[in-house]
This record gives sequence, C-alpha cells and structure tokens, in this order.
Amino acid sequence: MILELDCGNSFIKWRLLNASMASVGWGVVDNDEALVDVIRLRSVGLSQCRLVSVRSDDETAALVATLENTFAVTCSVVSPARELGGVTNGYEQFERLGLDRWVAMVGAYSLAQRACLVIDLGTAVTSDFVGADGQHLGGFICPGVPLMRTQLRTHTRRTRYDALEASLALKDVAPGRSTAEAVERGCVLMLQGFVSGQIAMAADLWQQDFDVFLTGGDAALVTSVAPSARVVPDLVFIGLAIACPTV
Ligand SMILES: Nc1ncnc2c1ncn2[C@@H]1O[C@H](COP(=O)(O)OP(=O)(O)OP(=O)(O)O)[C@@H](O)[C@H]1O
Ligand SMILES: CC(C)(CO)[C@@H](O)C(=O)NCCC(=O)O
Ligand SMILES: [K+]
Repeated sequence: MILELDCGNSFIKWRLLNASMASVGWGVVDNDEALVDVIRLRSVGLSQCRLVSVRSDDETAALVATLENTFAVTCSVVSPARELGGVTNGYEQFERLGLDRWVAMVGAYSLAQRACLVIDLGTAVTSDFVGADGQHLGGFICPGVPLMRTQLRTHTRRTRYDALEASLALKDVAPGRSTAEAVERGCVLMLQGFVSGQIAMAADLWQQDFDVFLTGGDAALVTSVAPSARVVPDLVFIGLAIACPTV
C-alpha cells in the first residue's frame, strides 16, 4: 500500500492506495499526531509514502521522520523543479512556487493535454495558467473563505454569529438579512467573482481552447459560475503520483 499526503497550512489530506493504485481510504486531519493515529489503524502492508507539503522545511522533515520511524516506510517528498510532466514552472524563482500549486497543475496538464486554468479553493485560493505547450504563465493567490471570515471576525466587533446560523446562511445568495447571511454570502460571492474573472482572463488568452479545473474543499461553492469546469478533488494527488512515481 502507498500512503499519499497533501500537507497544507491548515489540514493534512491523506489517501491510501492498494497495489492496483485504487484508493482504499482517505481523510482529512489537522495535525501530525492525528495523522499517525488514523494511519496506525490501517498501516498493515504499507510499503511507501509520498507527500507534497507547503509547510516549512523543518515541519515537513519532522513529519517525514515520524512516518519513517513509526511505519518503517520511506517517504518521497516533492521538491521544486523547473520542469515536470511537460509543464514548465513560470516563476522567476521557481523554488518559491507553492508545491501544492505545482503538482496540481502538473496533474491538470496530464489530464487535459491542452491549455488549462487550475483553481484550488482551500484556506487560500490559488489560480494558475498553463498554456497548451505546458508553459506556466503564472497565477494568483488570494484568501479563501476561512481566511476572509476570520479576518472579518478579528478586525470588527459586531460580525459574530454561530455555526448553526452559518450553516443555514448558504441556502441561496440573495442579499443577507442577518449578519451570518451577509458575511457567508458575501464571502461566497467574492469567490465566485474571482473565479469568473479568472475564466474571462483565460478566454482572453486562449479563446475556447482550454480546460478549467477546480479542486480544494470549497470547489463546490463556485461550480455555478464555472459550469463546464472539471471538478477534480484529488488533483494534487494525481500530480503527486507524477512527481513521485512508485519505486
Ligand atoms: N472534511 C473537511 N475538512 C476540512 N475542510 C473541509 C472539509 N470539507 C470541506 N472543507 C472546506 O474546505 C476548505 C478547506 O479546503 P482544503 O481542505 O482544500 O484546505 P487547504 O487549502 O488544503 O488548506 P491547507 O492546504 O491550507 O491546509 C474549508 O473552507 C472547508 O470549508
Ligand atoms: C499559496 C499557498 C499557501 C496555497 O496553499 C501555497 O501554495 C504556498 O505557500 N505558496 C508559496 C508562495 C507562492 O506560491 O508564490
Ligand atoms: K491547498
């Protein structure tokens, strides 16, 4: 079995593949200890681990050491590259491009084999443009819903509401008539406006000849403004397999 990990700033997403590369389990945890606990229950036959991380080098090294010591596996870790899977990193300093963005676009290009716009909606929202020839033109980074919400709560005094109100607020996006509706709907509309703008930018560059990929925990919030987008929740893992092939 292979353990795949996508180590973000807020969450670690994990997935287990069997010998036929079929997913036999997955989940989301919010710290290293919780990850070890959940994998320990399923670690029989674990032979390899591969991971992509946007955490600090020290944090990533600590997680790798824990996994290698606890489960007696070797971990392959994605490192920055100028070129991978036909995609050329477009950053002036290629090693500074977030590795989650990098493997997501490598995964998207492997599926599309033509120009693609890759949007990852998580804690942060990122968008990346890859041309038909695999050249990464660059992209954008903005706060995602969790960050927008927390910034509002932190910097204003009267925008509070509870989780129940929040969960009821998104039944539609009409003008809000309570604080919860006003904030929750406002954040979703910010996300949708951003995604619409990105698709318009891609259409300026490539007319109709491109694919839009959506991934990340909040992808479902924007599908209404991107009806032809391909929603691929495991896009990072698809790219991860290309970056760290089975040994
Ligand atoms: N099971 C889940 N666990 C955590 N977040 C979830 C889950 N399902 C949906 N979400 C939503 O996904 C968003 C987080 O997205 P995602 O899991 O892609 O985070 P992320 O960008 O990977 O975060 P990071 O990479 O910084 O850890 C949150 O806004 C949350 O509302
Ligand atoms: C933007 C995030 C936080 C999204 O997870 C990550 O890709 C990252 O830390 N990137 C480094 C900065 C950059 O990509 O330019
Ligand atoms: K992410």
